[in-house]
Amino acid sequence: MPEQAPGVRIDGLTVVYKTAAGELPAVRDISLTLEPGTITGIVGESGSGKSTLALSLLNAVQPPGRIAAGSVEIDGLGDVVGLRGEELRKARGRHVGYVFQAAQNSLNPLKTVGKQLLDLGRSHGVEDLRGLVREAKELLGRMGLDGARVLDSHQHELSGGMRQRVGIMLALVLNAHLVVLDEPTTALDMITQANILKIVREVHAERGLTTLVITHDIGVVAEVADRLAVMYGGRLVEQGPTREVLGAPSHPYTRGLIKAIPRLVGDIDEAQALPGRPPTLTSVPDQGCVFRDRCPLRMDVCDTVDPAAVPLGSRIVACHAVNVKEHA
Ligand SMILES: Nc1ncnc2c1ncn2[C@@H]1O[C@H](COP(=O)(O)OP(=O)(O)OP(=O)(O)O)[C@@H](O)[C@H]1O
Repeated sequence: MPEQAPGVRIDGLTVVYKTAAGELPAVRDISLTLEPGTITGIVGESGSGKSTLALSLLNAVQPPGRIAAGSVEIDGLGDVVGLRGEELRKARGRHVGYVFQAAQNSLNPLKTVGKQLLDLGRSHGVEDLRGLVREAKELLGRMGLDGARVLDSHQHELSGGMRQRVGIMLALVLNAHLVVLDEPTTALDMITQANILKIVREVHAERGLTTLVITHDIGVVAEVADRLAVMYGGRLVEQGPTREVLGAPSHPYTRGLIKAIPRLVGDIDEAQALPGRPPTLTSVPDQGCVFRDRCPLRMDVCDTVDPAAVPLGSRIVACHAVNVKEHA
């Protein structure tokens, strides 16, 4: 893997979970490119498939799930969907740094953070373990923690917010150039969240990373991401430069999401919740547009034909109504 920001090309990715009703897609025919050196945000409500997509980047989807179709090409690693065993283990951590959504619970309760750090280093063949500890302390210090003390602590001695920062440290400490952060700031108060996002941006720029941030909080992506991809019911419905998408959303779902957020609307009284609920794996329609039940622009064709993701200027949008308007 080159010592520089890698590009990532996800193409036609479908991930299914085995359920009582058979194998159902949590991620359906998604194509997304992460340009080297950029921060991409993936946003969507709970259950839209964000974590499943993120796990696919490491070929880390666990049974009862499996990648049913598509490829994930990472510069220097090739198509990770084909990687197995030792190759895959090496790629994780060393090349792809990852903060799992449940960072607060992913530490081993029986070992100190420092011991887990050393285990991580050894398992990836790091020779300079002192250097690794130094780097870990430095990262923790930047995030407002006493590094030496945290490394001496067990999980139960740390608050949720502290564990989350330990998760971020572990994702960055091996110097991977592709970093995936799944809900990196959910357990943090607003001020700590803003501070951590600033550090994510700084480290991203200093080290020349390609970063993917997964969140249900559109405020978080507004803060850090160069590009934004919006997921709904396992589909990517809109993607493009963050400022453009937030400033003038094209897809009716993106519009609804933005309208629901007082911080972005600017006035708490004007914020409007999106009516209805997002679909679950079993309720997501297997034909037609996944968003149609909640869509103010619904047309007949939406009931039968799943809209293709079509380039629209600097965006890619999957919506029949938007396409009709564009070509009218
Ligand atoms: N192990 C599993 N077995 C069965 N279904 C699963 C499994 N993991 C996830 N799913 C289903 O797949 C869909 C996508 O889940 P996923 O966790 O990827 O979404 P998400 O957008 O990350 O949501 P959240 O923010 O709540 O984690 C959901 O309907 C979820 O219930």
